[in-house]
Amino acid sequence: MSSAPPPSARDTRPLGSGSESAETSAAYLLVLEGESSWRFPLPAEGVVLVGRDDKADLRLKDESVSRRHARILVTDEGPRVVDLGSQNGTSLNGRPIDDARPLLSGDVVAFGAVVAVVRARHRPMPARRALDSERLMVRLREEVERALRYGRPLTVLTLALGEQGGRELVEAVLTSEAGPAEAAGWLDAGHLLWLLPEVAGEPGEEGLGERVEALLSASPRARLGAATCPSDGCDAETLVAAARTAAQTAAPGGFASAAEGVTRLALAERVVLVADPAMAQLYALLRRLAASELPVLIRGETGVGKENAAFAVHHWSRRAGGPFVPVNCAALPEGLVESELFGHERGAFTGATHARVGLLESAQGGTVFLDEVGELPASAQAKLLRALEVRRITRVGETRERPIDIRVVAATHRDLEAEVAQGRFRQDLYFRLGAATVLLPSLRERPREVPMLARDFLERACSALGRPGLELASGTMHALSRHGWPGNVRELRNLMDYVAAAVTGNVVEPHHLPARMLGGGRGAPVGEPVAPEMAPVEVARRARLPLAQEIRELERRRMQEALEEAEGVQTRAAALIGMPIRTFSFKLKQLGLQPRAPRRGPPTE
Ligand SMILES: Nc1ncnc2c1ncn2[C@@H]1O[C@H](COP(=O)(O)OP(=O)(O)OP(=O)(O)O)[C@@H](O)[C@H]1O
Repeated sequence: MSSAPPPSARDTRPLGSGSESAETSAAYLLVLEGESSWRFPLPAEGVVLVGRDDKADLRLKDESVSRRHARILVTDEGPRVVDLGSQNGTSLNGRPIDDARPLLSGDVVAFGAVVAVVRARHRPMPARRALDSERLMVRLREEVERALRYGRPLTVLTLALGEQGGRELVEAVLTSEAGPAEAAGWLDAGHLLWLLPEVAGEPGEEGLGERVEALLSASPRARLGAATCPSDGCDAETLVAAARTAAQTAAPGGFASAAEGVTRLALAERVVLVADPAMAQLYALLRRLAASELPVLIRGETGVGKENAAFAVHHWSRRAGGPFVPVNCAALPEGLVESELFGHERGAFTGATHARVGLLESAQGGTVFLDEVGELPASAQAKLLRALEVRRITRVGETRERPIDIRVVAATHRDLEAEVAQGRFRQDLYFRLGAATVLLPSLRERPREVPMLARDFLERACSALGRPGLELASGTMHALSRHGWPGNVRELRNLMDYVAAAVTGNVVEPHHLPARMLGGGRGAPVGEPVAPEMAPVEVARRARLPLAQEIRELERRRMQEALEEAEGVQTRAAALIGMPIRTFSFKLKQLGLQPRAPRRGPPTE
C-alpha cells in the first residue's frame, strides 16, 4: 500500500498516479490537513491504515492524529472506517464513531483535527449485486438505520414491470448504472427495488431522474414509484409499501413519488390527510355509503379519526347543507341522557324551567354523530331504537310525537358484538346502527401516515402560533415512527401542538420529545397513559417537575382511580372527584386514558 506523499507534492498529485491502487480505485478521500488538501485514492479492495506512523498508508502529520489512528477497510460492499482507539477519536459527519461505519460519497470523516471528504467515483454495479428479496430487505434495513442515524437521505425506487416484461434489459441497466453504495434486486417476479442512498427524492434530482429514464428505456410500459426516508417512512417495510403504492398510481411508462400519493380531503372546514392504501379504500367506501341513507357504524380505537370519518359521510351526503351534530354519549350526564337526546318539556322534572330541543331534533335535515354509542344506558338504547324505527321522537314529559329527519352515524371503540353477547348492548339496536360498519385502523397499523401527519400538524400548530415553521430532525421522525401511539392521531396532534409551543430553535430534536417516547417500540402497550404535554427529557430528569406537570400527573392519577372505583362509568367517576362530566370526558381523551367497560345490567325494554 502506498504512503501519502509529502505535503509539497500533495496538492498537485493527479488522482490515480503513483499508487498501485489508483488504477483500480473506485473512491478517494479529499484530505484537508492544515493549509493543504490532497486526494488519497482508496484501493478497490484492501486495508488503509491512517495515522502519523511511518508505516501508515494515509500518513498524516497533524499532532491531533494518533500514530495508528484509524483503519479503512475496502471490500466490494464499499469502504468502511473504524477507529483504532485513537487519542482524539474519529468522527463521521460530526459524530464520533465507536464501531465500523460504511463510507459513502459526501461523508465527512475527521481523524482528530484532520478532515477527509469521501468521494465515490461511479463504478458499475457487478451483476452479482442484484440481491434476492431477503438480502435486499436486510440491506434496506441497514441503509434505513444509517440514514436515520446520520440524518442522510435515502430513496427507494421500485419498478413494476409492464406486460411486455423487459427483465433482462432492466438488469442490464442495473449493471451499468448502479453506483457502489447502491443495491438492487427483485422483490418478486414483477417488482424491482433499487436502493439509492444519498438521494433525497426531490423533483428533478439527477440521481433519481437518470435512473428513472434508464429503467423506462429498458421497460417502456413499466410503472415506477419512489419513497424517501424519513419523509415517507422510517422503516424498510413502510418505505417499500409507500414506493409500491406510488408505482401503482403511476401511469404505464410513468413515475410517481410517494409524496404525490398523499390525498388532502377538504371536508368543509376540516382537512383529512390520507396516504395509507387501506385508509384511501375506507374513505372511498365512506363516499359510496354517503350516497345512501344507511346508518353507518364506525369502529376504531380512541383518537383514530372516527369523527372525521363520520363527518365525511355527512359532507358527501345530500344532507351536507343540514347540521352535523356530534354527541358524546359517554359524556351525557347520568340521569339526563334522555332529556339531552330527546329534549324535554317545561316542568318535566325538577329544574326543567324551559322546554328544550333535544340533540336528535336539533340535527333535523342533517346527521347526528353518536360517538361512544356503546356507553348509552339501557333505557336510552330502547328509546333511541324506537326513534330510529318510527322516525319520530317524544320529548321527556310530553306525549305527542314529533317527526325527525336525521341520519345516524355512530362510533365506538368497543367490540359491540361482544357487548351484545354479554347483554350490555341491545342486539336490535346494534343491527339498526351497524347496517354498514367501517373499521378504522389504529395509527400503529398505518405507519406511512405518521411522518406526513406529524409535518402537517406541526405546520398548522406553528402557523396558529404565528411562529416560523419547525423542522423535524430525522432522529425525531425515527422516534415518532417507533412509538406505539396508544392515543392515535389525537396523541400525535397534541404532541405537535406541544412542540410548536415549547421548542425554541428551528428543529425539533429527539430530546425535545417526552421521555416515554425515547425508549421507543411499536409494542408500547395500548392504553398506556399519554401526556403529550409531558416535559421533555431534560426536564423529566430534574429532581423537581414543573408545577403544571405535577398537577397534570395528579389529575391523571385521580381520574384513573375514580374510573376504577366507578367501574368505568364516567359520569360517576367525574362526580367522585367533583369534576364536571364534560371536562372529565375531554381530559380523558386529552390524556389518552382508556375508559374501562362499565358493568351494566342487561338492557330492558
Ligand atoms: N387523517 C387525518 N388527517 C388529519 N387530521 C386527523 C386525521 N385523523 C384524525 N385527525 C385529527 O385527530 C384528532 C382526533 O380525531 P377524531 O376526533 O376524529 O378521533 P376519534 O376516533 O373520533 O376520537 P374518539 O374516539 O376519542 O372520539 C382530531 O383533531 C382530528 O381532526
